[in-house]
Amino acid sequence: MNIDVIGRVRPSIRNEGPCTLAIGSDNRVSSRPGGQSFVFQHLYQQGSSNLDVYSRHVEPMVDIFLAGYNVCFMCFGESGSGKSFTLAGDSSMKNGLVPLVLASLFAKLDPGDKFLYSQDGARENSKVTLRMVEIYQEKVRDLMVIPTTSDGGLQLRHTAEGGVEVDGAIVTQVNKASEATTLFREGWTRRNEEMTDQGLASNQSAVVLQLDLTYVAKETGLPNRSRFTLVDLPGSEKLIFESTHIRMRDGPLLSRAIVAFAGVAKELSSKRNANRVINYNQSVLTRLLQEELGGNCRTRCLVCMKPQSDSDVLAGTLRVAEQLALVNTFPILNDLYAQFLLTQIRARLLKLELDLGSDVGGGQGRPAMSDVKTELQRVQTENLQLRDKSERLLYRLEQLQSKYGTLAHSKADLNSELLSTEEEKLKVGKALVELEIENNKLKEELEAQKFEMGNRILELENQLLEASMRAEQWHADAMKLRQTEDERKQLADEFVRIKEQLLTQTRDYDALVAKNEELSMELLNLVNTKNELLKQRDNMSLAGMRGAQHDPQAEMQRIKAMIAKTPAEMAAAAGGGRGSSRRQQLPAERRMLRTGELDRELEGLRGQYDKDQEKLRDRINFLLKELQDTRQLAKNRLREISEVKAALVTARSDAQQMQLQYNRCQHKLKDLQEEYKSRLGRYVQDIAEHEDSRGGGGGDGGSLRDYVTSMLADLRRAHKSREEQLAAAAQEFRGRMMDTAREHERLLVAHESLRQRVLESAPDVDPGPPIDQLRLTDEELISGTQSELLRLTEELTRARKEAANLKLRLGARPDTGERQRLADGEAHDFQDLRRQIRDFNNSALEEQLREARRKLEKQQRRPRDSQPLERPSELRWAAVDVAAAAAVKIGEIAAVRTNSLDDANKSARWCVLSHLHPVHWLPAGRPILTHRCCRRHVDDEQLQQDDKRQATTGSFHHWCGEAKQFKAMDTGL
Ligand SMILES: Nc1ncnc2c1ncn2[C@@H]1O[C@H](COP(=O)(O)OP(=O)(O)OP(=O)(O)O)[C@@H](O)[C@H]1O
Repeated sequence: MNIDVIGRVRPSIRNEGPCTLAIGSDNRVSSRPGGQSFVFQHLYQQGSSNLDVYSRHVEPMVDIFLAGYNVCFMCFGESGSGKSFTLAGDSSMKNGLVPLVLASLFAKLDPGDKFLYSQDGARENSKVTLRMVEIYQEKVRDLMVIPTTSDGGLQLRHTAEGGVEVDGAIVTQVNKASEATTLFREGWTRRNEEMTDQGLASNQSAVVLQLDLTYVAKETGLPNRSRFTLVDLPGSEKLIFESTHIRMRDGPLLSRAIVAFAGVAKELSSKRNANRVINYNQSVLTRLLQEELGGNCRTRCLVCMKPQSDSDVLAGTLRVAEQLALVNTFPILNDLYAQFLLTQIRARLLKLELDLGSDVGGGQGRPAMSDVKTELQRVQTENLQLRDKSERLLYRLEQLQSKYGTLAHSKADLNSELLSTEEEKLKVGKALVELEIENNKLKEELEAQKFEMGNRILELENQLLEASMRAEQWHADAMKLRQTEDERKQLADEFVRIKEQLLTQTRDYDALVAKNEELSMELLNLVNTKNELLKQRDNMSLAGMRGAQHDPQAEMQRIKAMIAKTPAEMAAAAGGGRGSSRRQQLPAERRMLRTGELDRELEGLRGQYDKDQEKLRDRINFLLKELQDTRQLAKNRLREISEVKAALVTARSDAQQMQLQYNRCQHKLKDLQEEYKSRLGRYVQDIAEHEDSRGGGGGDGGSLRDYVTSMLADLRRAHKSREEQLAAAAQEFRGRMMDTAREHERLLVAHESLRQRVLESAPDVDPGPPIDQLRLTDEELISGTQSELLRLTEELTRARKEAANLKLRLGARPDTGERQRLADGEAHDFQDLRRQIRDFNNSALEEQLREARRKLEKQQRRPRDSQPLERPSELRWAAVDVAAAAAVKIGEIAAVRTNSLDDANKSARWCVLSHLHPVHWLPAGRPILTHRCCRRHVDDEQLQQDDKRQATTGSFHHWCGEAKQFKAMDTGL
């Protein structure tokens, strides 16, 4: 019966991203297109739970176990793929398979859940025992006891009854599922969780849980015994390395269990007959699990996989899974007969071993054999340790040899390092000058900003002045208006007085007219009477009656008196005694005429009065309206003035802050420059001294090399910190500039609205310059980029000059090529730097090839059969780091300076391409260097602008992909 191999892909955790495994519809998982693949019997996808696995593939095993067969469930896969989660669940106590097995086992043994071992009908006297051990570095530790420091580990014992057992491991009888689960959890927490040089110890340890069930089968009345083994295997990631490589790196013990497991699986898969002979003694784990792997056991293996796995690691895991699926096991019912049979066979085997031992021991019998066996074991362990020691020594020897070789070439190395130091110096000098120029530019910008702000402040002060003048003008207007108001009031009073006078006159006039009419009537009567009297007199004179002459005379006298009296009364009625004596004597006709004239005059006066009244009213309305508008305008002006004042205060404080910031930058830069200069001088002096002492007294090349390396590291650190500081300062300054620009824009808007209002309310007042004149012109904006280019060119020239000066100061003369290079200018800068680093890499590559050749020759001379080792020298690491640092620096400078995504992409690409050579000749894992460079780059981008992140990360992946393709094409190099 073959081992069942099922797969499980765990869900993504902690921003791992989606599952990238190539999974076919037939449950085939491939490590890469055309690479190692395997078709699982069943594949649990990401959404599956422990309960799903349990119900489908583990619960049936509990039934088989209860039926009297040995069963085994093992979890296999790389570290972090979910083996522990599957078996034990997680901290949130989501149940793992072990607690589920225990619960189900006891539930099936005791379906009524009444008391222990009530029988389920098929069994009697059931008894469950539990044993749990951990195997780490070939030591077996009992997880049922608290570990002690003096724990020497348990030994395996081969007995005829039980086969291979852990000698001395505590076997605990468990009566309830909860009790068993608690024991399991306690044991699980006792696993070795130490952090070692090779990662967590638990990654390389195996946990074996053995549940033994004994009972009497009711049907036969015979005792039965079965075992359920649950195994958490060590991480499979080590399987991508050669075993010699693992031995070299981890020592002989750490990864032995998983390597032996894979070895036994391979052996078993190729020898499928029952009479096979398998070497289980490769490790403690395979010895302990020999029944489970190739004997009397029904075994199922769950292969756990991460959703995103390294293709090589996955290929290693799938290869073992494929081999396991071909392994045959031979489970039989462990009834009494089978147990007898097995015991007999084991006993025979043991006897054979003993016989063999006694032959070897010269016929000294059993006690001698056990001694020999113990001795053999001891010698084997000693041998193992000695082998380990000798391998380590050999490795150390090789290291030393390579170091000696390196020392022999130390001069060349030192030269190249000095060259790189020179380059570094150049770059640092260049960066320094760049920073200085940037700082100058910032200073200029700040000055310009200050100047602009000063202008703006002046302008605003002018505006304020104008506004206050206008306010004064409005104040004078208001005064005038107040005067006009007073005049209007006086006029209104006058008008009232005239009106009253007019009314009085009108009344007098009316009375006069009435009196006049009355007098006219009386006059008319008198005239009529006179006419009659005259007629009578005429008649009487005609008649000649003398006595009658007296009466008409009297009558005449009376009339005359009346007429004389009438003008006096009229004068009195006119009141004022104004009438002259001449007027008193006016005849009635004339007075009537005068009355008509008066009427007309009065009419005219009335018309005039109405017109005046109308005009006055209009004027008053107009003045009132004007007053209201002026008041409103004054209010608005006051508010705007206070706004402008506030803006001015803010702008001033901004300018002050910028000045402060600028001063701080200046100081920082000065300090850093000083520090750098003094450090550089000190280093160069030290190197010269060391060189002198070496030339004179035969100094130690290695220590000089270390010294130079540490110096370089020091320089790099100092430079990096300086860059970071300045980048932060520049960032802050840029932010401040942006704020000021925003403020400027806001003031412009305020200015424009003020201007519009002034234009609307007082067209004759100067509203200040239009907004367009205050904005930055297009030329100014374009000249930003051009001046940046110009500035970069200047920076480069200055950096070169500075470097040449430095060289001169240090005793080296700039060669003609250098001078030529100085003259070449900006266009050759990047090309030049690239060439230098490429040369540097090439020379390092040549060095590597030379070293490899040397090693090969050495190993050909050596009788050992071990493979030649491919270990890059420390110097090369340093060289790569220098090249990487240079590439990153240039990329960062380009990105920070131009703040352009294109440039960032270009430099990311350059980082990758310029590191292709180092990537080639570095062992697996080292390409992280390139990743790190790009990653840093991407991080910088993130700092600058968040929404660029995605694009830059895309570019990062793109170029890394390109680098990989390049690498694949070039593997024959
Ligand atoms: N099916 C799952 N559902 C949710 N989380 C899971 C699942 N499988 C594993 N994990 C989580 O993945 C992480 C790694 O799992 P786990 O520790 O079980 O891996 P491992 O293979 O046992 O690793 P190691 O060998 O280092 O112990 C843990 O945080 C675990 O909670």
